[in-house]
Amino acid sequence: MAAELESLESCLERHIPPGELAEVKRILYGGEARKLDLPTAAVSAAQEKDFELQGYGFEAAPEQLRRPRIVRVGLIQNKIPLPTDTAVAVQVAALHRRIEDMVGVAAMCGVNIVCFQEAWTMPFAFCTREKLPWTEFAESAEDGPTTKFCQELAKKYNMVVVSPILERDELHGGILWNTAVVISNSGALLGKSRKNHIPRVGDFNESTYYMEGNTGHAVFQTQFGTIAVNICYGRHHPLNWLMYSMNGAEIIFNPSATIGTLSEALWPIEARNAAIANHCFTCPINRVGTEYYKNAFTSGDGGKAHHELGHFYGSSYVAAPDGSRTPGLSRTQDGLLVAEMDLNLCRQVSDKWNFKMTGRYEMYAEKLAEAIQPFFIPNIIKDQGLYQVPH
Ligand SMILES: NC(=O)NCCC(=O)O
Repeated sequence: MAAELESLESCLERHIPPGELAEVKRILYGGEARKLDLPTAAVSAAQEKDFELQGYGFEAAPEQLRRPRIVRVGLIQNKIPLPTDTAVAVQVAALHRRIEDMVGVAAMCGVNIVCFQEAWTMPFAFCTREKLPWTEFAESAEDGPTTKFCQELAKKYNMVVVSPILERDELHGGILWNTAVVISNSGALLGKSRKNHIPRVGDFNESTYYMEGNTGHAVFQTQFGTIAVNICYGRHHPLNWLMYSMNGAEIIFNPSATIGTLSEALWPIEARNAAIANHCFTCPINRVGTEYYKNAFTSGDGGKAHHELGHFYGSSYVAAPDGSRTPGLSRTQDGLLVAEMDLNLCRQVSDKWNFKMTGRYEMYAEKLAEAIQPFFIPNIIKDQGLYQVPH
């Protein structure tokens, strides 16, 4: 098999003539995000622990009545460190250790809010359709070992932690959810946000494990800004982004697990478009690597049984409301992306483009209410003439 491309950016840097590179980047990424000067100790620690570290800053104009609201977010993407048939508790412990190292470096870089990838405490095993041992990775969002672990990190580093896990809800018959737990920088549990849209595509057999979330579009007002979590497949649903924004989200995280053959062409577009359309920052995060399962599984398409879902291509990035974005992290390596942003940019861009003001939401609310009725009649104006057979 051909080696995976390291990243689109490294390829551009190698092949675009230096005189044209800045213009190519401006067209592809918008105004170039400023490179952050990260502490040498953090750069060495990332090197020693074998993960990529990148930092970028987005600017906003100074205002007379509001002080800048500067926040640093950290996006972490990672491979599973152990084979998928290792004992469940051992895999979880290894992931905790890996993330602890990476969050330590995020703290050195002054990160205020950190978010991990979707279902970060486990292999993304929903492709297998087997229940055991995968359901054993599920934990209580309120007091499971992973939430306790994240609470310690949050307290130690004065950092808001967004921890997407497979949740077991003991209060409601032990059912499972795909949930992001949000922990305040004080270490207190702020709340949770469940995945609203469940994929039914390719080998993403997640509906076998959990249902569509019932927490709506909660946003969390933290000391560092108002945040929301739109988990993975919710990325394809513009109304999902819109509703987090309607509730006031300034930063929307999108912890994901997705593979190259399915979604890589969509990846740079969807979250970035959501940042533009909703006047907010968006932070898509994807896991990295290829995960191997001992038992082969089929895709229900007549093809051969296989042991892998596909290559998770990383490429986590941050998009700003003005349409600019950071370069992506690697397609193959663990990484931490630090992005500094002035949240004042959200209102500044809103005042410029006025998408909220011109959105005509009352018209769409009325029309959508009609369109979901069983006997809805689509508004089609038909040409009554005979169908012309094209020559
Ligand atoms: N985890 C998940 O929802 N993946 C679905 C594939 C995609 O949305 O790209």
